[in-house]
Amino acid sequence: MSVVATTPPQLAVRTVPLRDGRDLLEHLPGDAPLAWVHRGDGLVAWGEAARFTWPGDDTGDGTQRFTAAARWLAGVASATEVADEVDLPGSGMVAFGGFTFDGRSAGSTLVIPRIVVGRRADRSWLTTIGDRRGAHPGEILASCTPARPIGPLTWTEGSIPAAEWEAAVATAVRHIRAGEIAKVVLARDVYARAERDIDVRTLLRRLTRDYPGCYTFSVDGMVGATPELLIRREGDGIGSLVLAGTRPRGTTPAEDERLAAELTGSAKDLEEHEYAIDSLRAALAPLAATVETPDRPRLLRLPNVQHLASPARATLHPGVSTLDVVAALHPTAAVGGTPTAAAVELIRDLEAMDRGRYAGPVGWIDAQGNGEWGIALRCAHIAGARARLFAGCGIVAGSTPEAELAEADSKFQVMRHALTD
Ligand SMILES: C=C(O[C@H]1C=CC=C(C(=O)O)[C@@H]1O)C(=O)O
Repeated sequence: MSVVATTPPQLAVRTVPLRDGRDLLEHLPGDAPLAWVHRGDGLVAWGEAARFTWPGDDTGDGTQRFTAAARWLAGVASATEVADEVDLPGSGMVAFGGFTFDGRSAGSTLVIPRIVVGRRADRSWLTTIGDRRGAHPGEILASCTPARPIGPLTWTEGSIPAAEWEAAVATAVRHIRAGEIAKVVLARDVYARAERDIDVRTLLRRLTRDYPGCYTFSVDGMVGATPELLIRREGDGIGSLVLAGTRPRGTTPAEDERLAAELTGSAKDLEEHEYAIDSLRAALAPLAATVETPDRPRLLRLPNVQHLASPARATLHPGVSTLDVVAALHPTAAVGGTPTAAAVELIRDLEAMDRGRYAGPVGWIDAQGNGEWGIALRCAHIAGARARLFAGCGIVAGSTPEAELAEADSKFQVMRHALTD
């Protein structure tokens, strides 16, 4: 087993302020666009100056892909010349990344793009990343071809037909009631095929329009709008948004209120949420001087679902790297379960599919370690004309297969709508 890139490339990075009020997504060309956008701010990027890929590993504790990526990135950063006139989180050298849910799976990736356009509050910038000798990419911010509609789609069942997935949920509930495990998150997939290559920019536009409060991402084929922030880091401070516990949105205001009251008062959902908070606190304890979480979760309303949500904050001990924190937090109980190792084993047994980068950390990191990493949820893997959509649900003792199947359907809606003209 080897890491694909060994010798760090020698890069030259230049960041300059940009006077440009356009929507970030308008800059993106159609080929392999990279994006992380939240309420109009964020980073969009394209081209590829360097790449790290991880082949998967079934030995060790499952954190090797993060440590290998961190080592590779540090090597690249130390061989890179930077001229940064902006000096904000996300300026200078940045890498976009997506890690697999399971350390055994191949496909964890970091990509250092050629061109990045960033925005934070009212400041925008342009970063170009070239090699030492060569000129910076010439055709910067050239006008792009317009984003194309997706066209007609054919939908097919994924790895697990609905009835089999319900049976897997019932099996998980039996394990939980037998006291073998407290919570496990079970996911399923569905496929869509278009008549020509899917234009990822069209998906990104629809996702940012419909889910402005979520983190819309596109990294090496994984595209989605996740509500769940694993870590936002600036200096030694980190923030996180823990989600677990879900109801659909009502079709009338009265039904919406009833579902919200049911969620905030549900012992089953509060228990599911508590497991996620406990796993975050336990993971951060060795890495942070302080960890603050609220006493009770608040309600987070998204267009398709409502969640129990807890914003958390922590101050890291000196020397703790961002990818160390990502490695420690993943998999949270929102995508794995409690206890973690037993939950991951049960997921391998019951799901009968490779999650790939679904439910894994996705985001960006700069050379100072600032960055934002979400959990790749409400997303699809796009490959040419094919999309593989994912959705999962936290299973606890009080779960029923029909309700969980309906909940998974409401989570699929995000990408179903984004794919539908
Ligand atoms: C696993 C997913 O959602 C997680 C995040 C929030 C709420 C969840 C829940 O209530 O089950 C899930 O744990 C997914 O969207 O695929």
